[in-house]
Amino acid sequence: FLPLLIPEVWLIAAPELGKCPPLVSDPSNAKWCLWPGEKGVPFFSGSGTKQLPQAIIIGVKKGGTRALLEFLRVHPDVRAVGAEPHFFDRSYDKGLAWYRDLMPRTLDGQITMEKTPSYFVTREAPARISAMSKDTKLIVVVRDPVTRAISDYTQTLSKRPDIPTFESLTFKNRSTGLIDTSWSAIQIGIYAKHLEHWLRHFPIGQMLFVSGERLISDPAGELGRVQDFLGLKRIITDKHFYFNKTKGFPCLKKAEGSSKPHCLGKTKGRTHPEIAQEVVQRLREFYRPFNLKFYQMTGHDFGWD
Ligand SMILES: Nc1ncnc2c1ncn2[C@@H]1O[C@H](COP(=O)(O)OS(=O)(=O)O)[C@@H](OP(=O)(O)O)[C@H]1O
Repeated sequence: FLPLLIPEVWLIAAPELGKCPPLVSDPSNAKWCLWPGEKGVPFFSGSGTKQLPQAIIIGVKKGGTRALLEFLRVHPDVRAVGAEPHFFDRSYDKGLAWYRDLMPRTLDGQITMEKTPSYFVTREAPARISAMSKDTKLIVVVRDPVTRAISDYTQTLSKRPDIPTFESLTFKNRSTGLIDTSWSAIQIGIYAKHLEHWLRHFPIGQMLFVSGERLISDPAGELGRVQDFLGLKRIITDKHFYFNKTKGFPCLKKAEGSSKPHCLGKTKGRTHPEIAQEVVQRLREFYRPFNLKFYQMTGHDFGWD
């Protein structure tokens, strides 16, 4: 008697509230709350099954990975985990069943996604992801490695204000201009080196490189490429974005499952410290050959040089 009664309550409550039936507790599932009377779709919002991701945003740290995931989630055929699972780098021993359980439920035709930017620089990640499925689509948001390094440093500085200056961490020897490539902020930006490891396990056509710069200057354009790559209908267009002058970044007119405008939080789009021009110049010289190699490998000039 009771299981029959509960949907009756929802039948009344859901359209009135204009949101999920109150007994459905998973807010990340909100867009799959289905209203009574809608045809061809199940009523119960917990329907669907958890799938391993078919597409992963694997990097790069500070590239714009959160913006890309938040924008993609607007698509009705994309379901994504909000937090970074860090499965292929930190929690691999927990097993694929544990990983799958983190995923949101999906209906037929929907794509499951996650983002963990550290995968791109994790040596074991390519083999591990390929072992899960060699068909996994991989997305890498790349950004000028010099600004990326400064952004990375800015993040660390915000957590530990007592760290040495950017300049002193950059150089092994300031007078010879020798760069400390063991510093992760520098290391991560040597994209060509990291990519080599991925290409041992995945064909280049299974990877999409998104420009972090264009994701800011033309989010709809980059989202168009991403939707094509994922085999999705181009639903996310320039109509979904507006430029927020206060934030200084594009924001969503309506966030997923909401009718309100949405910008990313305060930790995205931080003000960077001023770095001496000669330090920036030296770093540009350092990255140039790696960037050119990366352009060659991807067939795409990102315009950093
Ligand atoms: N729309 C929008 N709003 C705010 N910020 C945006 C946006 N698009 C890209 N970005 C850039 O994203 C940078 C942070 O990158 P990630 O999200 O990959 O960082 S993280 O690795 O997950 O910490 C972040 O870097 P910083 O500017 O250095 O904070 C932003 O420049």
